[in-house]
Amino acid sequence: MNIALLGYGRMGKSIEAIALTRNHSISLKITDATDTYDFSTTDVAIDFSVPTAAVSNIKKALDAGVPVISGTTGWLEHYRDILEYCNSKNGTFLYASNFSLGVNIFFEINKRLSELIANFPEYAIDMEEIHHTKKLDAPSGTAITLAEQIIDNTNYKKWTLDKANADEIHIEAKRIPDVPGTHEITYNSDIDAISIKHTAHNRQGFAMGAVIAAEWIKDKKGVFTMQDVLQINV
Ligand SMILES: NC(=O)c1ccc[n+]([C@@H]2O[C@H](COP(=O)([O-])OP(=O)(O)OC[C@H]3O[C@@H](n4cnc5c(N)ncnc54)[C@H](O)[C@@H]3O)[C@@H](O)[C@H]2O)c1
Ligand SMILES: O=C(O)C1=N[C@H](C(=O)O)CCC1
Repeated sequence: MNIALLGYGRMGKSIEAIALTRNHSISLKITDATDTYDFSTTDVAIDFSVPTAAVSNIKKALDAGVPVISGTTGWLEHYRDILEYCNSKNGTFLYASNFSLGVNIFFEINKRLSELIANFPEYAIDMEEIHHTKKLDAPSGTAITLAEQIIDNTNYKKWTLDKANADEIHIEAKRIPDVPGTHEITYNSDIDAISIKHTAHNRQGFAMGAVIAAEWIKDKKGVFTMQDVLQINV
């Protein structure tokens, strides 16, 4: 499979390394909006760029009839527009805030735990995410997905980075050099606390998940998620 890398930073380079070990080739590397987007030999595009470039990168791949995967975070206010754009082009698109197998299992645990806790309002929920200091967005896309799962299952109405009201989930976003990604959710009552935590040791899980998703999506049409790829359901 020939893969276009839309974004060739930390993640683009990790994806390239894994793709080569799985006998794929890299057809295109884009590092700037002024680069030439020639998709003529590309089977699948993988976008890990910057929040301001993701929408344009995704649309360029869809315009060229190339299935596209995006792991870029911080652009999700345009997610619905992209779904409509993809469908209008009869194209193929998959976004995940986190491609790692471990986090996708963690998402399922979070969903189930928030369903259980929904009946017990004595538990207050808060979250901490830690990432490297080069990260442009806060909170992380993964933290937003986790918060949205909790909001779907409980009386919490929104998440906030600020001091939270009773119906808001506080997300503490910490930036510490070289941390690949840590997420912890705590359900706290006066009597006890339940915490679940995922720690990425490196970027390999994100990169491997993106390559697996690219292999899976190559000949499909429509809009997909990592749940479709991994088929994990608790
Ligand atoms: N979904 C996941 O599993 C996951 C995992 C890790 C990182 N991320 C996200 O992926 C994104 C990239 O992370 P990173 O650590 O590789 O960042 P990075 O800063 O190392 O790399 C970003 C790259 O995008 C390039 N770029 C800038 N403008 C561009 C444009 N117009 N078109 C294409 N590329 C452009 C930059 O040159 C740079 O090479 C971030 O949004 C991050 O949050 C997601
Ligand atoms: O390094 C990053 O940036 C990461 N971004 C994703 C997010 O925002 O959730 C996934 C974890 C690493």
